[in-house]
Amino acid sequence: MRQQTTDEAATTPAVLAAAFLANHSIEEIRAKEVGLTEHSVNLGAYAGDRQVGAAQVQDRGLRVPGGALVRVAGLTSVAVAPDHRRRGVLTKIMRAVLPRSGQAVSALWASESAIYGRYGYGVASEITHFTVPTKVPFRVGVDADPTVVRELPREEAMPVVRGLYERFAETTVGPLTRIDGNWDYHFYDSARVQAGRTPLRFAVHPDGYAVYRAQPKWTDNGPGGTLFVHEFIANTPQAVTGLWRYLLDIDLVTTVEYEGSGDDPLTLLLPDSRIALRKRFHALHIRLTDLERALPLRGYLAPVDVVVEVADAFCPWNTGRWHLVANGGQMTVASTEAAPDLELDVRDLGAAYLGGIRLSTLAAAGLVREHTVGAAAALSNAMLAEREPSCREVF
Ligand SMILES: CC(=O)SCCNC(=O)CCNC(=O)[C@H](O)C(C)(C)COP(=O)(O)OP(=O)(O)OC[C@H]1O[C@@H](n2cnc3c(N)ncnc32)[C@H](O)[C@@H]1OP(=O)(O)O
Repeated sequence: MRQQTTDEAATTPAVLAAAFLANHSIEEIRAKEVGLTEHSVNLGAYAGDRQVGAAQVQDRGLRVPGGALVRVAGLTSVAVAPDHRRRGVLTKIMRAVLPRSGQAVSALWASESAIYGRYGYGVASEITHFTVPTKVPFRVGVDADPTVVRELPREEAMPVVRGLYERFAETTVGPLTRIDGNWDYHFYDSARVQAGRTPLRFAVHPDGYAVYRAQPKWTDNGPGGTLFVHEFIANTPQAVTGLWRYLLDIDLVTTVEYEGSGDDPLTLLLPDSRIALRKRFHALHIRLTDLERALPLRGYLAPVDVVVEVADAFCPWNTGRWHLVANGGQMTVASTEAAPDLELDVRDLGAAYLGGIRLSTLAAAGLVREHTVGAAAALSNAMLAEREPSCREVF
């Protein structure tokens, strides 16, 4: 296992293609990643001269409850060659990704939820997939002005979109900072990605934007296409209503598919929230690599004074009893010998870190064990965020 030079990372796309069962060319994987390789830590696992494993660590900023921007080790492109699996390669990769001296927090999207709990990651946010019929009216009293929305060509839209995203990411828990390579990756467009749908289209409002593609379809009853929203960013209620009215009134499509937060305002605009079908999926996973540094980086909604006993099989420096005291929104963390009020695994603190998952729910499932009545609720309330985290960029 070693950190690769940019030249050595040239063999990584082949490992990714094999591991992810890609039906597209290695050149296309390279084209999508090109802006990221130079700005990331690229890890390679080798069997002799042959590269059999890969992982990339991106330096990303993540807005956390309380408003701070926390630098996180964004883990992605984890791949082990099919003929080298279940021999401990991933575990070696994770040892390199989670050193005590690294970022205090790590984040990832998992291809399979079962993989990363053993390394201390908890599911810290979920996305909701909405399916909404078009042309549905808004409920009485919703004021929407779609006439200020303009469709812009990609080149013209991008600088505006980037400014609007940065504004959103300054005030919202969950979005990640993006360098050029992240933008290129997230908005990568090719005939293969399109798969019969249109290229990405850019609908821009003064305070937000919707990037989408459409899949035309003709039925015996007429047009029955689908609109897929790739990214929806709104900085004001006017942008929420104006952009949704615009999208829901686009001709020749009958359905909109969209992924938002669980508390997304979309359903509140509709005359009956059941018009939008909803499914929930896991989103950003968070790992507190060094909890003593990580917990004070975020803010706290309520005062709390508890001793937690933390188990961390992978990063043993987190294991032990910690006295957590939050006052005035700030938390101090100190090692202690005092009897614990709560017992939990480090992945539960990761799950609660963005304020979208309640520790009391984890306690109800028996994952967090309470020794002092009320301690789970107290820490749970302190760690909540005002809104659900908004993590929708799969990186
Ligand atoms: C952040 C991201 O990039 S997510 C993308 C992850 N990559 C993929 O899904 C691509 C396809 N899969 C792969 O490349 C590999 O199977 C990997 C990376 C998931 C696992 O790599 P391996 O080298 O086989 O894992 P390794 O041998 O180190 O296994 C470590 C432990 O995890 C378990 N494990 C590994 N993969 C999985 C899985 N998919 N589901 C459940 N458990 C798993 C192993 O059983 C082992 O458990 P143990 O410690 O109890 O024995």
